Parts: sequence; C-alpha cells; structure tokens
Amino acid sequence: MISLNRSCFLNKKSVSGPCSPFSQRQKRLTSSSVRVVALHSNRSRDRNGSVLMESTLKGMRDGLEVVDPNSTVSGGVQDVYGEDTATEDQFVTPWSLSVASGYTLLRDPHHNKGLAFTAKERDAHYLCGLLPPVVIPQELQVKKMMHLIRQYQVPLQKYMSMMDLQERNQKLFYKLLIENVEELLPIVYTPTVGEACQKYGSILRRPQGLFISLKEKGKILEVLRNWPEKNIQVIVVTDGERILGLGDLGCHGMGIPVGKLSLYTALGGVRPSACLPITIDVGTNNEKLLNDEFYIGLRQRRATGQEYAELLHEFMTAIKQNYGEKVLVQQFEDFANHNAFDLLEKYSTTHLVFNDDIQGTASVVLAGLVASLKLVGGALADHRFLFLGAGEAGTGIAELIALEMSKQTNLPLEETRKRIWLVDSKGLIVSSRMESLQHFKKPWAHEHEPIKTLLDAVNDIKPTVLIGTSGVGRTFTQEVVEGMASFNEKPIILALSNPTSQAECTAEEAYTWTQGRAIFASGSPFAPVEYEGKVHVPGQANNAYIFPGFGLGLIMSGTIRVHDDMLLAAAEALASEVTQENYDKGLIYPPFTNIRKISAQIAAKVAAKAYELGLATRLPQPIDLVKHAESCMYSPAYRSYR
Ligand SMILES: O=C([O-])CC(=O)C(=O)O
Ligand SMILES: [Mg+2]
Repeated sequence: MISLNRSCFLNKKSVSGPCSPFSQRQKRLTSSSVRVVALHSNRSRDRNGSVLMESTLKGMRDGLEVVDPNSTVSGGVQDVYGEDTATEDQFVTPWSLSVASGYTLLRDPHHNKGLAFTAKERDAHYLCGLLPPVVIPQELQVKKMMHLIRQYQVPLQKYMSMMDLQERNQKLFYKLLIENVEELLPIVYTPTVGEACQKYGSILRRPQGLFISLKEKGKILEVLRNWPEKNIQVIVVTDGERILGLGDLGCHGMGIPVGKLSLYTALGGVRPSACLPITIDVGTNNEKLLNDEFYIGLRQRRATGQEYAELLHEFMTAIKQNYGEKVLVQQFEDFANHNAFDLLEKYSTTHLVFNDDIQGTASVVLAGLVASLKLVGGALADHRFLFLGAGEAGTGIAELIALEMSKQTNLPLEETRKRIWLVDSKGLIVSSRMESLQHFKKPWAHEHEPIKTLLDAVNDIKPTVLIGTSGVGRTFTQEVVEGMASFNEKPIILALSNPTSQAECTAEEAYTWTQGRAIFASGSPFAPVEYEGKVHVPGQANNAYIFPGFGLGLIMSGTIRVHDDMLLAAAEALASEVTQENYDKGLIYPPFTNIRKISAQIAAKVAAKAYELGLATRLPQPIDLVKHAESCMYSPAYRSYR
C-alpha cells in the first residue's frame, strides 16, 4: 500500500474519474486495486488537520464565528468526507485515507453501498468483478433487507441481522431504521437489546465500541486514541451493573451504549462517526457470568470504593482532555443507583453530562403526564403520585414533577414534593426511616405511619397516578390495579421497567382490570389491546423519545452544561407533539413514526433554553432553531462517488 503525505493531496480535478490522466498514471504506478485519494479543493485544514469550509475561513478572517448558510451540517459537526455538505446529486470522494482499494471500499461500512454502486462507480473504484452485475437503488435494498428481516421469527435473529448490516453498510442500516422505526426500534433497542446483552458473549462479532477495564488504568487516554474517529460528540457509557431491569451483566452491557447511540443517529440525526459507545469493566458480581467459560469481561468481583472512583475519574479526565468540553454529551447509562447519583453529582459541574435513566426518563414521563392531563383534567399539582421503585428513574421522575409543579404554582420545592410518595423494597418511604435511607431517597421521606406493601400504600394514599420503576416485573397485581380503578375514573398507570419481562403489568392487564378506563403507558412496547370492542393503544414511555433530540439540542448549540430547565423544555416539546387524533386513541405520546420531526422540535427547545441560560457557546443563535436542527441532521441517503 502506498501512502501519501499531506503535500501530495490532490485537488478535485486531478482524480475526476477512471479516464483522468492522473488516474491512468496512478493505475500504472500502483497495483490495479490501489489508488490515491483527493480532498475537495475548496477546503483547507485547521491546525489539527480538520477540514474547514471556505465560508468558515472567511468568517474566521473577519473575526466572526459564522454559520455557513449553504451547509447542511452544523453544530460543530465536521464533515471530513464532504458527504453531508454535498447534496445528493453532487459527487464526493469516498475516502480521506490516502490509499484505498475496491476490495477495502466494499468492506468499509461508512462508504459501502453494496449492489447500489453504479456501473461508473464500479469502474472508477476497482469494483468490477467484486460484485454481481445487477445494480439496484437504495430503496430496493431497503425493501430486500426488510423482507429478509421479516422472515426471521426470533427477535434475536433480527437483531443480529441488523448488527451485521450496521457493520457492512452503515447508511443502509440507518435508512432501514429511520424508515421502519416502529418495527425496528424493539429490535435494535428495548426489549430485544436486553436479550442481546444477556447473550452478548456468544453473539459478539466485531467490537462496536471501546472496552475500558481496570487493566487500562493509567493509560485510558491512549485507549481513547485507539478509536478511529476523532471528532466525537456523544459518548454513551455503562459499567454494566444495572442493565435495564436485568441486573449486573458486566461487560455484556456493551449492547446498551451501542443501541442507544444508534438511536442518537437514527432518531436524533447525530452523525454516526461522532458517536462513541464505551463499556467500563470493573468486574461483575454476577456469579453465572463469573463461572461462564465464554464470558468476555474481567473475571473478578466488582471493584468498589476508591479503586472504582479512581478509574472513573481517570476516564472522565481523559474524555475531556481528548475531546474537549463543548462537543461532548456524556450519557451515563445503566449504572447501579449508588454510582449513578454520585457520578452525576460529581461531574455535572465540570463536564457536559447527562444520566438518561435519571434525567431522560424523568423528562419523558413528565411529558406523558402533562399530556394525560388533557384526558383526566386538572393541573399537575391537583394530582397525587405514588411510585414503586425509588432508584434512578423513580426519584429522577419525582424530582422533575415536583420542579414543574413548583414552577406552575410558585410553591417551594419542599412543598410540592409532599404530593409525591415513593415505595421501595422496604415499604413506603416515611420520615421514621430517615436514618437508614440512601441520600437520594431522603427528600421523599414524608410524615406518615410506616406501610409495608404497595397494596396498602395504594389504598391509603389513593394516588391518581401510579408509576412503576422498580425493575421488578408483575408487581402491579390485580388487587393493586383494581384499587387504582376503585377511586379514579381514569387511573393513570405507568409500568416503566424494562425489558418486557420486567414490566410491572402488561397492557392487557391494565385495561382489563380497570374495565378499559386506564391511561396506560410502559417502558417497553406492548401491542394494542381490544377490550369490549374498543381498541386501546398503549403508549411507550421510553427515554428514546427524549435523549436523541436532547443530545442534538446540546450539540448544535455548543452547550457546556446540562440544566434541569432543559429537561422541562424537552418534556414540554414532546407533550405538545401529541395530537387530538392520538388523544382520541387514549395515547399520551405521539407515535414513533414522526420521531425525527419530534427530535428537531425537542432539540430546538433545548437549544433555546441553553441560549436563554447563557450556556450555549455556538453564536450567534440561529434565528429558526427548528430549521437549524433539521439541517444538522444526518441523512442516510447514499452519495455519488466520483
Ligand atoms: O433502555 C431503555 O429502554 C430505557 C432505559 O434507559 C432503561 O430501562 O434503563
Ligand atoms: Mg437505561
């Protein structure tokens, strides 16, 4: 392989196709399957070697930070390959590497188009003979893949076939996902991703993210530099200790950051090359994994205390050092409660961090509650809330509801919290338990007699809203749900634990036990239920509604810190997307089909709040933030290669 130094970069005209003088000469100079690659002539490189658009350069010369009006990419997203700045009918060069071959092009998921390579492209890029003769458009490829995926009966087979596609042809993967979001979300995400994590050791093919284990202590920065992409904007990181409601899956938790980041791209339009999935491996306390000869992680019990804190601190420091602080949303995902709260608190003042299980879930649930008020009437402060589960999701949601109530009523937070009750594994959280409570539960310890069971708490508190976040399935029993139905005309019941096996009750149970009166949503999807001739469509109160748009809003505005008001703004934006038609079906969330449009609305509201709070650094503020968000979004359409 020949590699050229930078002075040898050629301009656009010099490699315009198979007949250009340069490419003829190059064919002679190199082996028949090797060629030299050009970068666009209208680009220059900054001090770090990144490509700058002419208009940006002009802006810098003028001493201004500008937004290129013609650019379809912004929000600090660098378009190294020129793919996103080019319209679909312009030509781009599919490599920024100095040398490539047709064979490697087919094996490069970023640029591979499979059978969609045109005859001209096959000729120009040394692909002849490497593909069968037929040329098909991307639309037909989508149809073909969907046909294939629908033939698999087992969800995990569908998952694996999607993962194979992601490794083979990234644009096709995202086009499939975007165009069939309702059908494929349960495959690449909850609930199937849960099963994939449980079996990750045996289904892992090519690693899709970075594994940082205790063995990497002292050299995490070096490990980060092994990742091929440099312009990272979103990191999702797990330590695998509480994967969905499935518990400690150690290193197998990697499926979660990979799945979440594919939604950042498909639902929120963040460029795939800007996304980095990370699993931190400090061991596992899962005996089954420790004894499994195929387990892929460290075979030791979890490091805790100082050892854990030091590794995490080195990681957080290295992240900032390597990627800077403006362009990074760092999403903590599926950590155990004790670490999740501490990490969020510790790093929220120094890093752009976000915990999806605490904050994303809170925002999505608040949106559903705001929407459900249209169906049940009253203001938030007129309702009584009872939670089963006082961990990340439970206390996170409770706090955001209390905050919103406080904004609406001008009552202090301490007062509005009193309308919210939480039950944990030891019963109702009351003030007599204060001493023994973990710190994140303390604000919810109200004056009350101790109550041991959820059923007794339901009958005593008489909540209008019952929310399950305990990670334990089948805990909303018939008696509990019937209790809710006995004192509420339309009981609001949210069974949020994931995956489906951990849901507190099924949609069918919720509708049947309330004679079709429940307003029901769940974390994992349930099919519509017919009860006495009426079809009820359950909503999916899953944080996937919020985090992709939320992340896009932070990125496009160059926000440096997350603020609770941004979570409230995201919730409002989501609630306002529920249409009358949705309400008529009993839905408190809009369908996922329009999620990219919804994400743009959420991104715009989040960015607007960031500008208002003075936390945005990408100036000047674009006039139309929704249009700007839409223009920042990654498109999975193929580009034409010169
Ligand atoms: O992944 C999901 O479906 C939602 C989530 O964050 C969790 O359950 O931990
Ligand atoms: Mg999670």
